[in-house]
Amino acid sequence: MGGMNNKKKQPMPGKLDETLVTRKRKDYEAPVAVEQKRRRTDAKAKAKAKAKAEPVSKKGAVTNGAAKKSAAKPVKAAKPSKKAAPPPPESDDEDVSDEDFSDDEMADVNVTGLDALGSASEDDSDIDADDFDSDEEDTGKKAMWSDDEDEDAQEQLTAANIEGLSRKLDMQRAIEDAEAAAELEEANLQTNIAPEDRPRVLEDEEDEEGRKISNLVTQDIQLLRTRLNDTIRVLDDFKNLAEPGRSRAEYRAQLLKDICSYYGYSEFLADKLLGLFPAREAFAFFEANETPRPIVIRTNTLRTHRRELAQSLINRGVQLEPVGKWSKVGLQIFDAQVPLGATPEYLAGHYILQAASSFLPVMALAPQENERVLDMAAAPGGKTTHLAALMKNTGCIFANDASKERSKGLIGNIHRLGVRNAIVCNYSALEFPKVMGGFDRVLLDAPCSGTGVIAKDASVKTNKTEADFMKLPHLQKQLLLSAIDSVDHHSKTGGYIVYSTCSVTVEENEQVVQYALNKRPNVRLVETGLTFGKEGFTKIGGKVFHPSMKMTRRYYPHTYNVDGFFVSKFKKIGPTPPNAVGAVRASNGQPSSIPVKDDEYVDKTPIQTEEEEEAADDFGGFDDEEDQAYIQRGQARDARRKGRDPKADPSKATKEQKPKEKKGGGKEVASKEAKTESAPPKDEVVVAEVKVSKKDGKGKKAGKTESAVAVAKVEPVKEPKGPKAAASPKEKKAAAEPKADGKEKKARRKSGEKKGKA
Ligand SMILES: C[S@@+](CC[C@H](N)C(=O)[O-])C[C@H]1O[C@@H](n2cnc3c(N)ncnc32)[C@H](O)[C@@H]1O
Repeated sequence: MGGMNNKKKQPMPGKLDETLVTRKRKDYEAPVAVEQKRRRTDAKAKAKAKAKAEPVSKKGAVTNGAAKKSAAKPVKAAKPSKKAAPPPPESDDEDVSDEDFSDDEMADVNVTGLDALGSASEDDSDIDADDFDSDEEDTGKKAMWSDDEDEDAQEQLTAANIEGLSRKLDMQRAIEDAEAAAELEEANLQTNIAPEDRPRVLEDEEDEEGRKISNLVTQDIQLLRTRLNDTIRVLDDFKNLAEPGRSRAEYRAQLLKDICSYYGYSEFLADKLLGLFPAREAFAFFEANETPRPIVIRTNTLRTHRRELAQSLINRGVQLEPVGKWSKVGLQIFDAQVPLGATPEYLAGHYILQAASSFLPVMALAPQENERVLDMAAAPGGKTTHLAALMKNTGCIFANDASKERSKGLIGNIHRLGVRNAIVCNYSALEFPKVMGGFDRVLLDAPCSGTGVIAKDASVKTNKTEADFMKLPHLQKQLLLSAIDSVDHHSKTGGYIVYSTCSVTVEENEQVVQYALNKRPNVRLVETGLTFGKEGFTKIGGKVFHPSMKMTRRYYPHTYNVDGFFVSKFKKIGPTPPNAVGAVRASNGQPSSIPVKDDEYVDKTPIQTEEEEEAADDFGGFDDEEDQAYIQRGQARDARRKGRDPKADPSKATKEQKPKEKKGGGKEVASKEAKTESAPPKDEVVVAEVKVSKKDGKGKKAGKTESAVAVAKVEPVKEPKGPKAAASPKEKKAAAEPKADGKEKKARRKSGEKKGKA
């Protein structure tokens, strides 16, 4: 995963830096030269050429791709004005730990299929220092060290780095200047566009020899890129730049087509990703996916301190700096003379190569000492070992993974990093909490499609199908329910669940979270405590999510120069209702056979007025005459079932029949639900879901899904539910009495409730 350091220091990039367009990114395999493939505009190419012309002194042989790259490649220039992100709310214990990924693990991490389900989180194997964005002056760097790292040490470290950093910064500045000049020139050319000069991007342009540009991707990629830029310009200023009679949709379609050609995505995935952003930002996202993220290591505070580690690595010729104020344990590497996966410090477990974004779920979970924590999908262990470090090797971590093979890497990391409070297990996490429950905290770093780590695994561009985006979210939803059910809501110190993925799709993130909110009324979203990150979507592409979805966090390569990531945090506030959807599975250890609806979002029910609410409260929508017909039909059915003549006089029905004939029952419950659901969303995440479920159930034979939700919903208003409701004395009486107006009914119902309580 990418380097985090840029995260902080590098807020959202304004303009695309085409010098960073690189195609590739390798899995970490010790030092291997990084293949670089870039597309640039002429202007940027010039800038790059200029940068290359700058003397770059290198100390000795570059032993890894990163180093090689960094020496040869321009890097984003430092921007002194950029400020470091504030420190994380909780401190990553610096004195203690580090997690690491072995080379093998690094390779594994890129697996993003349903089987491998790897989140590339931890395997930032790219040792490409060249992407390092040093946004700070030397003074800024000093500020990156945490307060508890003493100043002398900071100075020494900074001095040791200073030569390399200065050289790098000089080079970056030169590149930036050249780029700025080129951009200015380009911008000048683009101003004052006469109507006849509006970009004509909707027809395939032809090259000098009359060949269509779209057929010339490999021959003239620059023309394609120009069209991409033009299309985005038009979409940015549609009114002034669009050709007359052309629709926005046409331009969008053109953009999609060109993105597929230029970056090599399947149309399906490009469309999905394009839908996440405005056109220009989408372009930045696709561009960023062509560039490796910076290399980051996490200090294992179980074995050393960051300052000591930094000094040791600097002595070995590694150029580094703290990843940012938000972490006390991260170091960004921007040049290395040694293979980072084979240094004595690495082998001694003083650090782990870990993408910066992989720190985030663990920081959000914030495990406390002596707690019981479950890491549901733990291999290869980047986050497990981080958890152990934060817990100072106290308490107990159950590190589970369904893959035996990947669990080997997990075990290796646990040993190398000196973790002594972890137990490794090899179950499908769907089997929790049957295997074990009652945890203080649960981390679900879920298997995902890996759309956040395309820079690391370009195969994601083409190997994900529509089926993947159905199967994966389904698995993620079930895993999340298991995670929730495995937590002890009575936990004195915890009661939290963190759900994260290294994917940016809505299907794998907000929709999964919303599903859990809907199916588990006993959880709510809480703040992650992370100091940066974009808010999760509450609305996108016609889907609407609960307002609390804002508390989830999204990370993108183009905004923070980290791998794409999603982090959400739940607090469990009560026990899971016994008949909640999925609870069946939880109790017998098997996946539920109950069909699970994916309608976890979109609450378009209009908010009711007070009158409407009152009417609903009074069951004002019921028609006694109509109900009578239903009652009679029910009586007839019942009589038939019991072998009686359905046409016989209903008044002769037996006593047992009467409760069944009553109208209240499920309908009443449904009505109550309707009221609750249509109420304006309060704090309760639960509300939206219940509504959806109920509607789907149409008040009829509520499947387990519906009844589960209904229970949760009805309980707070102390309403009886299901058949029991129909049999309540209050309801029997109400059914037997002549039609009363709403207020009377309400009064009766209230008094009935009181009696019931008494
Ligand atoms: C994103 S990776 C986890 C990375 C890990 N959290 C870390 O930080 O090193 C997802 C993991 O989920 C595992 N997995 C997939 N399906 C699973 C299941 N049903 N139960 C448990 N683990 C599963 C995969 O084997 C994979 O190791």
